[in-house]
Amino acid sequence: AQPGAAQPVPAPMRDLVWGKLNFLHTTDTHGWHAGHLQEPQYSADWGDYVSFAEHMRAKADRDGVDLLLVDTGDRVEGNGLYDASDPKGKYYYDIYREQAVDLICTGNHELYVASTADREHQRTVPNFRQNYIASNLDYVDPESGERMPMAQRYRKFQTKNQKLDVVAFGFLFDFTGNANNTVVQPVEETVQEQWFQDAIREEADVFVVIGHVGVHMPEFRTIFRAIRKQNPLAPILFFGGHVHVRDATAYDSRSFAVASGRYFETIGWMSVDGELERTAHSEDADFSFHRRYIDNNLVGLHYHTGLNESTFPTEHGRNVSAMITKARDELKLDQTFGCAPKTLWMSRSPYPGKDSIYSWLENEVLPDVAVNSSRGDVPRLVILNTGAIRFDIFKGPFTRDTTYIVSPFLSAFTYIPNVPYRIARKVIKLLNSAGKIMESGPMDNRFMAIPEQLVIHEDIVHESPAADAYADAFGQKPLGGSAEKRPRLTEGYTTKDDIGSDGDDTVHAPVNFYVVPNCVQAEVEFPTDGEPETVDLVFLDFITPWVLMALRLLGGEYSQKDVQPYIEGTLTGLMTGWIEKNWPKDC
Ligand SMILES: O=c1ccn([C@@H]2O[C@H](COP(=O)(O)O)[C@@H](O)[C@H]2O)c(=O)[nH]1
Repeated sequence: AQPGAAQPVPAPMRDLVWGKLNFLHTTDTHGWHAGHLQEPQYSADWGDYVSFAEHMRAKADRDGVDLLLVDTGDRVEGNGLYDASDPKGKYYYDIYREQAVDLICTGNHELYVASTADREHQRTVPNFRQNYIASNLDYVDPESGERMPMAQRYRKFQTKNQKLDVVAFGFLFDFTGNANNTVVQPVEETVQEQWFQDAIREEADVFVVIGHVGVHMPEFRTIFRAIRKQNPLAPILFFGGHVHVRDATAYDSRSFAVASGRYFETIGWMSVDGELERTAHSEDADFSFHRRYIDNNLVGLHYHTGLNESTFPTEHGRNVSAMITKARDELKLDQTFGCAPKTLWMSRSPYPGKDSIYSWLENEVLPDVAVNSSRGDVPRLVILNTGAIRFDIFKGPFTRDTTYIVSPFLSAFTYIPNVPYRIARKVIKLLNSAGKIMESGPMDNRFMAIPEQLVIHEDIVHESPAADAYADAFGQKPLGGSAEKRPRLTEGYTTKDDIGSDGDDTVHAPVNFYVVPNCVQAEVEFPTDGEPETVDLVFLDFITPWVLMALRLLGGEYSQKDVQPYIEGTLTGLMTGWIEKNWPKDC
């Protein structure tokens, strides 16, 4: 872990179940390779993961089974370690490559901005040349304009110890927000391509599909159906992501799918056991699948390896942790802009509410920063999509790192001047409508909200979410403390997926999740009496297509040419400026 990172505390644990073929999985790490310095439960860093994987591989070798590492994209955007350098990722690419990832693919965040996609192609693809898979993604060379596969379309290889034949694919969901130096082919089309049809006819003991795709998204179903049609008896394993949740499902009795959360909070574990060799595949062959969501902290990593503080870190792992420390120092990520007077939550506290980050933005920040000096006294509606905010603000120092953690995007405020208020006032309602109006495809209005809400549609409120709940340690091993003197449970994930509610490796007290609207809105410079005739409609540029669509549905004929820049600077910069001005400097 990084110097100064919060110390994890022991908790009741569930063991990993090993099979013949085993996997460790990361997804949507978004630059959090230093770990969560303020959250003990997720405070291990990428160097610790390197040590962990080395011990786990050694165990696999000793036991004659196989272990593969998977990463399903969105490695960038969302943490100072990636975002704070110029160019972005100056340190991140070299840190990330130190992990021996066997199967890796691209997420949408590697593609929003052309220069990010260029760097992915120039750095990460060659760093993982044999292992990077891009089944439905092309890259356009900036010099020649030539369109080429981002990486190999699929990978066929043999596992180290059992020589199992694996055919692996690497997909991205049907993403349309990519910069124009990449092309994402819809999954429905890809599975009809000749190369794919040939690949699923290769001799394989196991098919592995990694994808930046939620395990309940239709894209994985499409791929599953295509492979299964040709291979009725083979095990098919899926590793997904994008939705930022811990999740698992099975598409049939010979398939299994797992998604491993977000922000390097989770290291996913999947194992499959049974007669995996294709010669043994039959109607009667029984495969067993297991999944575990490992909280990324040293107490847990020591537990799963049976090691301790002195025996756990490998030389390689220590060196990677040191690379991260050096990068964080050089990037001055601990530089403090202000001291947050209290914790502001995205989903753990209701909106609107005194502890909601969105209420804080709506009531305090937006009215103060969304000001165009030449139109300062014009009444305006300022709309922010909730997905623009990526993480909670914890009470205490708000640092350079926090700015990117909370809002890594380059989104700026744009506006349409003088929109009749009778139309403008209804826009927020349409943007927040529960999918009735703009409900599918790239214009699904849930794409304006946080990714978790693609699968969580209602509040999850527990009767006693507080940390004073105690373990129901029946059948679980108390780690540090006897059954009589059970450890107090820390708050954390209490995942329920299609497999059950025993997926998390650590037994936690549950936390609440309150659904938030797709967008929030501040009314600024409104007359004290009556309504304005017209208003400036101000919004983050990311949601322009939805705002234009909403206006059109309301009878306002506006197009992209009516949208103008409102103020200079990004939401991130404006918010940080507000914090510098309004919160105490020292904590
Ligand atoms: O410029 C941007 C880009 C994205 N968003 C929000 O992020 C999610 C996608 O997040 P993932 O990590 O890929 O799941 C998108 O739906 C938007 O809500 C944004 O606000 N601004």
